[in-house]
Amino acid sequence: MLELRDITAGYERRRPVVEGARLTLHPGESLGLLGPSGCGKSTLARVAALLHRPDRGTVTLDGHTATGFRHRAPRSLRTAVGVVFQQPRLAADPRMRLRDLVAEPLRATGRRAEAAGAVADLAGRVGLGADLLDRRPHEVSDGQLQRACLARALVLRPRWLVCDEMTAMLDASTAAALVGVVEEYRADTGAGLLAVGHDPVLLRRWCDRTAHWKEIAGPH
Ligand SMILES: Nc1ncnc2c1ncn2[C@@H]1O[C@H](COP(=O)(O)OP(=O)(O)OP(=O)(O)O)[C@@H](O)[C@H]1O
Repeated sequence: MLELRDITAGYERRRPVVEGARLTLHPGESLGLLGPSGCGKSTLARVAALLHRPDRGTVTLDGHTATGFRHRAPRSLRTAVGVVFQQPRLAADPRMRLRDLVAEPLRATGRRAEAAGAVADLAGRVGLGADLLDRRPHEVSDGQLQRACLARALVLRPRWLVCDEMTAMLDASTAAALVGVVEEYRADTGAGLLAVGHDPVLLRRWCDRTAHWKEIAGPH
């Protein structure tokens, strides 16, 4: 289970952007979280991925409550969640070739030896040709870079995926391809998904259920 309980979070102590948010995902379940721009969806997604420390509340992953966030999160919890953000250029080191970008979580967890095989497999899944893997972010399109970022999110085979507006910057066919890759991965592994966005048509088609921000956060 992925459980967020009474999460209050923000960037200044007295001005939280998320107040009292709570949601529960069962193993393998997918939830589409809808809400207007600026309501706090990305902030909550980052809390769920253990990338932002909440001011109050708890995040529990498969029975383990997070005691630290960002670099203080235990590795076993951090690696249980794969994250894809809206803007791949902000999420990718501009100096890295795409093959190194995809393999980076393996290197960071001491599994460098698996990199070549894993990158080749994932490149095939996300539709990145070998020539693209040798390029750096400024030499590829947003859609190609997002494919690499999705491959990076999958490389440690996480039990949970957080996709924060993953397809917002992409054309319809690339968006459909990336959703297809996520769904194939989930079918293979049973991973659960939190997909954040503001397109109800996409999220209703993609996810088992959708929730609106008003249902999970704010005054109850
Ligand atoms: N790093 C930051 N520092 C200060 N304020 C921030 C920061 N990131 C976001 N905010 C503010 O927090 C609020 C919620 O932002 P957030 O990105 O979580 O919303 P969102 O629902 O994901 O929006 P969108 O759909 O436009 O991406 C906004 O008012 C935003 O300006």
